[in-house]
Amino acid sequence: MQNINCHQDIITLEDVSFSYQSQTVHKGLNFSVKERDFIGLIGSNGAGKTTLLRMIVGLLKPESGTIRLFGQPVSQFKDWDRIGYVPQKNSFNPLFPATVREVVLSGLYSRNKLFRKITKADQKKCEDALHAMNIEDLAMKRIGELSGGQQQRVFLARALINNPSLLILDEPTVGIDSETQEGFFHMIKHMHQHHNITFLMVSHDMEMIRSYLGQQPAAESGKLKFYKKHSHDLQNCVENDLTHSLKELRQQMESRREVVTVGDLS
Ligand SMILES: Nc1ncnc2c1ncn2[C@@H]1O[C@H](COP(=O)(O)OP(=O)(O)OP(=O)(O)O)[C@@H](O)[C@H]1O
Repeated sequence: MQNINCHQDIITLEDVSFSYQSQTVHKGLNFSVKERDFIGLIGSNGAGKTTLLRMIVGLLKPESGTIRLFGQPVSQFKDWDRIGYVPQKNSFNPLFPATVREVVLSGLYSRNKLFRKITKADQKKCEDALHAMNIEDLAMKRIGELSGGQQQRVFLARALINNPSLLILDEPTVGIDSETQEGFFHMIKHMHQHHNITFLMVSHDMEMIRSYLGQQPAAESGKLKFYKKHSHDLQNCVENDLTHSLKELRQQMESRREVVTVGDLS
């Protein structure tokens, strides 16, 4: 049964243009992302994908046109807790002083609450996010000491800690080994199918994009292609708590791995 309430506009791009100095990157871009869409954004190197995501999260200002988040112009938008953003892989200076736990917890301090006190409930959310991404054992390590793939998981845990309504991921699996990559896609597909989460993901993984979002893009603009799948299936999740569900999923995946291991031995 179709739920008309799930067609709220989450991201609206209206005639958006952007240039760096003299280089025009976007010109007259129009697109909208609806609630429970999964959008895969594809484009060659330099096509402007990261620039577009940075405009959507308010880090860059369009030269002209309007971007709305949940119906509000980005410049007036305040509800940043509803958005999880994982930027393209960052490499950290090994001496960067924050621990993994601190980085994950920092996902709770939105732009207006930089110095908020950490409550017990915050600690619990942090533990859940660490557990969901299978990085509890790294919690006390300095972020700069981790491998690229481990750092990606930390940033995903940081993005998940608020149970966001919109997850924006910029090539989230770069530097992650193929087994973890597969687990990651399995996890985000589950999140899309069973929770009320909207996704915008930049990826070069055409196989994953096509297998989940279909062979043809829903829209194209310049060098960008927008692949799309819309989900109505929330029926399986009694629990609304995302981290609860991720924990369950992880357990399922772990037990499947055990079965494979046992099978290999026999
Ligand atoms: N800070 C900047 N100053 C000047 N030019 C920039 C800046 N950031 C990006 N560009 C240029 O803008 C264009 C778009 O860059 P962007 O990073 O958005 O592309 P992308 O599609 O994300 O590429 P990739 O797939 O390589 O990550 C590129 O030609 C890039 O060189």
